[in-house]
Amino acid sequence: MTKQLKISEAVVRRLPIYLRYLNELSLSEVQTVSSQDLGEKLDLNPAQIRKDLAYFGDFGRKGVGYNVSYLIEKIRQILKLDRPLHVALVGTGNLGRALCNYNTYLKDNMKIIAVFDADPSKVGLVINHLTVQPTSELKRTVAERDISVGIITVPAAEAQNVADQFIGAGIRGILNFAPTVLRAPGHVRIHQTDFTADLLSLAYYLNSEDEEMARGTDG
Ligand SMILES: NC(=O)c1ccc[n+]([C@@H]2O[C@H](COP(=O)([O-])OP(=O)(O)OC[C@H]3O[C@@H](n4cnc5c(N)ncnc54)[C@H](O)[C@@H]3O)[C@@H](O)[C@H]2O)c1
Repeated sequence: MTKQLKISEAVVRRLPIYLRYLNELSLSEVQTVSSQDLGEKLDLNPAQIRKDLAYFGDFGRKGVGYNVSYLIEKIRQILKLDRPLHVALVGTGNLGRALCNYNTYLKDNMKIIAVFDADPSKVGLVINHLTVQPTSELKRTVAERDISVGIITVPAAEAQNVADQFIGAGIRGILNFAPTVLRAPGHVRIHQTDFTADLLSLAYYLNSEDEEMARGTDG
């Protein structure tokens, strides 16, 4: 029986970063990689990487490094990517269309497989092989196609309404792009991605650096 470990959120966020680079290595037929190489490429501390990976078992061999394909398989298991993860998206405006077009780059077992919009003029349009469905079909499609994750790309004022429809349909994870805080029952995990908030906090750091530079030249 495999042990179910509680993994910290910080580690869960780093594992996909390791995985993306390991997949690149695998495509270039690189067979082993050291924590040092991983650290340099990903700008992370090699000791941190060893600690993250050792947490799940003894993957690496001293002096040899990690076997790339074995590590990919392990991380995919840990992230539960070894089983299909079907995703639905609601809101096929500018952002929703861009995400659908990015779908081609996602792994086969983790793809947007259904898209919805409330605007009748968008229903029936095809975006990167996905036909836009009316939201009235959301509940049935989620059940029929075993969809477990929902992406929200509608205006903020409509986001809770869409989240409620997803939750009512049995979705367990939501990735929300609308700039609003969503309410959901405890069994539904919500991840918020906030482009403007990230930009604003970046601006703060730029300004702090400018001020430090100014102080440096003053003093
Ligand atoms: N997080 C980010 O990085 C980021 C970046 C840009 C935009 N956004 C946000 O993403 C959202 C979408 O932005 P956009 O520029 O694509 O908007 P948009 O107006 O181009 O598209 C919104 C789409 O949602 C549909 N829609 C509206 N209400 C709906 C409902 N109740 N059910 C189903 N579909 C509905 C509309 O018909 C439209 O197709 C906005 O909330 C915006 O603020 C987030």
